[in-house]
Parts: sequence; structure tokens; C-alpha cells
Amino acid sequence: MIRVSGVSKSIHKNRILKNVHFSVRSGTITGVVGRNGAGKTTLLRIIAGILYPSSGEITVNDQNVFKQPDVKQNVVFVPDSTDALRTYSIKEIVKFYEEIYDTFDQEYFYQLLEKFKFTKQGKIKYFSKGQKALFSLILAFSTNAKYVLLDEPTDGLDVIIKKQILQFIAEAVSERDVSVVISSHRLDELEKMADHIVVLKQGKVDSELEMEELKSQYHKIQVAFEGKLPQHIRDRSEVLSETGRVSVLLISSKDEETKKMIEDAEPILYEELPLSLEDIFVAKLGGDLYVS
Ligand SMILES: Nc1ncnc2c1ncn2[C@@H]1O[C@H](COP(=O)(O)OP(=O)(O)OP(=O)(O)O)[C@@H](O)[C@H]1O
Repeated sequence: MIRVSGVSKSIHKNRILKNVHFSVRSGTITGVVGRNGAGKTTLLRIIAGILYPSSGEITVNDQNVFKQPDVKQNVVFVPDSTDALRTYSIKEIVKFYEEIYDTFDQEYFYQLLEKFKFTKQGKIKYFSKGQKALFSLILAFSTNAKYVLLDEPTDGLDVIIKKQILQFIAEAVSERDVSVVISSHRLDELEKMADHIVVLKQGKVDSELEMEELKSQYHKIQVAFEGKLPQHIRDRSEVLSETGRVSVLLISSKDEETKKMIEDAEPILYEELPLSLEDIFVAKLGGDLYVS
């Protein structure tokens, strides 16, 4: 488990992170969501032990990242750009990674390069943006580090490569006993895969969401009545949208009374819809979709 305990960071008197607490459980995907400048990259770099916090502590499997640097073998950080690697060839990078990570799995690495149709020669700078992003992930998961920290892994990529990357991450997590932390400003990308979401707002944890728990807490239903949406039902539910007579409502799963009211009002349409993270945000945060 990674524990982030009371982490604050100031750079040039600018308070970037303020008393951040959360944990990353083994075998899970944690999404760190926040607007540009919320402090996501800074937080990930601190967790990886690249940047010192001004105060607070990071432990990986109960070992302090800054006091026992060996634990960094268990953590790999993937920045949102591959610029640092651009002038190197694949061979050189593999050599470099093998020196840093005792557990680097060369066989798995080359298998993945083949799977994704990479050439084995050439420098990273000749890869397309999507290839660079995928290559960074392949490299990170090949280290066999137990914790992979990904900074905006799909930023600026087209939908096809985005899908490929998200699928790769989900498969790697289910097959290889790793935990992943993904930072993003896109809720919709994380909701399908994250188990746990940490919402960062101006350097602070604004809220934490457990996806399974939350999804079971709400029902999203589409209803239509002969006339308007009855006021007593409107008052007791969150109206997500209204198009003509069709309303989409969010109600608490436990709220049997409202469900009964809807039934008694004899809707001409009643359909349960899949719940999205965005719906949950509307319910939890009163419609403030500040991360999109
Ligand atoms: N080395 C630095 N010196 C000064 N300010 C910095 C430094 N690094 C980050 N900051 C500031 O800290 C704040 C948070 O930056 P950070 O890159 O962590 O945010 P982010 O959530 O990752 O943003 P984005 O989504 O745009 O990448 C920003 O206001 C940024 O200007």
C-alpha cells in the first residue's frame, strides 16, 4: 500500500499541495482527478520520490520513500512526456532500465513491442505521439514495479490510441499484481477503470470516491409522465436532465419512498440507465463539474 500522509509542497512561496492524505491499495487503480494546475504532477512526483515534500510523508509498503530509497524499486513514474528519452534507442533504454530496476522483464518488454508492432530499432524521437505514450507504458510495466504512477497517460491522443492505452493498463493491472495511480483531468476516462478516485482541487483533496460503493448508492432512471414531472418527485430527486416530458433522475438506492412515489404516479416510461461518474459528481458536488 502507498500512504500519502499530510503532504504539503510549496515552491517559491506558492503553496502547491496542502495537507494531502490518501492511500493506494494493492491491486487497484486510483484516479487523481483535477483541473490543470491542481497539483497532480507535483503529487505524483512526490509519491515517486523524485521531489521532496515540504512536509508530510510517503510510505510504500510501510517504508518511507525518502528514508529508505530502496523502496523506489517498487515505484515507477511515467511523465506525460517522453522528452527525456527522445535521443536514445530502445536498446539503450532497456539497458538503462535494467540498471535501475533489478526486476526489469526484458522478455515481457519485447513481447509487448511485438504485440503493438513497434520496430526494435530506432530512436524514440521518431515515434508518433501515440507510440511514445504506449512505449512509456510498456517500459513502466516491464519494470515489474508494484506501483505504476501515470501522469496524464492519454493526454492529446486520438480516441483509438486512447482506448488501446486504457485497455493495456486495465489488462496489465488484472494480470500482473500491480497498482496504478493515474492522473487525469478527464473523469469519463477514469470512471470505467478506477476503483478509487481522489479529486484534487487547488492542491487539496476535495473528495474521495469509491466507485463500487458509489455506484450502488444511486439509481439513475429515465421517466416520463402524462403531464409534467410531478413536483413531489422533483423535490426528492436530483434531476439530471429534462427533454420534453422525459426526465433523467438520480435517486438514492435506499430511497424506497421516492421509488414508490414514482410508481404511484404511473409513469408512461420507466427505465433504469447506467450510472456515470459525472452523474455521481452532480449528486455529490451539486453539479460542479469542475474537472472536465
Ligand atoms: N518547479 C515549479 N516551480 C514553480 N511552480 C511550480 C513548479 N512546478 C509546479 N508549479 C506550480 O504548481 C501548480 C501545480 O502544478 P502541477 O503541474 O502539479 O499541476 P497539474 O495538476 O499536474 O496540472 P496539469 O494538469 O496542467 O499538468 C501550478 O500552479 C504550477 O505552476
